Amino acid sequence: MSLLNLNIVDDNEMLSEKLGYQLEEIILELVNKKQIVTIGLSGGSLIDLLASSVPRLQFPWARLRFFFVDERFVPFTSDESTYGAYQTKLFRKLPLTEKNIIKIDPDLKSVEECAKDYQNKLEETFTEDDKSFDIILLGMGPDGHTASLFPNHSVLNENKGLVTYVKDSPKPPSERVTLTLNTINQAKYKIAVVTGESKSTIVKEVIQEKNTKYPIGQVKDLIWYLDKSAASKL
Ligand SMILES: O=C(O)[C@H](O)[C@@H](O)[C@H](O)[C@H](O)COP(=O)(O)O
Repeated sequence: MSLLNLNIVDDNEMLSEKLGYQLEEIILELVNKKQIVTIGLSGGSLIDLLASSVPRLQFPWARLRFFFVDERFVPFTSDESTYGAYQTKLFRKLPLTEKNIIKIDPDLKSVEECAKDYQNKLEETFTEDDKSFDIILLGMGPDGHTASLFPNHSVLNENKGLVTYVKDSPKPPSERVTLTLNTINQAKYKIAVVTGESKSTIVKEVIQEKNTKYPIGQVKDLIWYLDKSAASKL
């Protein structure tokens, strides 16, 4: 498999295409070894990038489980819901059923309960001895956050379970569930997709200077997919 840890492409169109092929390659290799392949999704610009290429690809859909690296604790009908955005832009174009998508229950009483329930659902995807996720797709915010792991926030040290929660996110909405840093680090393939000039300084600090003060810098063995602007300071 051709796996480079730094991939720089000209524009979003190219990024979407390359990322799609990379996913196809990883997934096809994984399905030779295991029955179910788990794919963690992040929000932000990644949604449109995946929506432009994934529907054209030949995945063994029934054997895939899509889940959310983090999710905002809001109703699915809200414009803020990451699941809602994936449903509108991507899932409805794919031959998926309910069982292919693992999502939070936004109707639960509190974000704590929601995180617990989500963790139970995720644990059910581990049908074999292997207790790690296969692919985790990450974005990066302009402050270096990834998933809902924010810089200088205690959530970064919450490593007890698969999932934890945030009640005071510096980026609204304030209540979110998120995979823990440990869970992300244990995944087999961690892919960060980052675009735009505004991210270029942190990209340089993390990739070249190995700066770990940003949450994204604490993810090990990242495979980077950058557009030219995000890579402009490398
Ligand atoms: O829940 C959120 O607030 C978003 O999902 C957020 O974490 C996003 O993934 C990053 O900020 C990168 O977003 P962009 O790629 O759109 O910059």
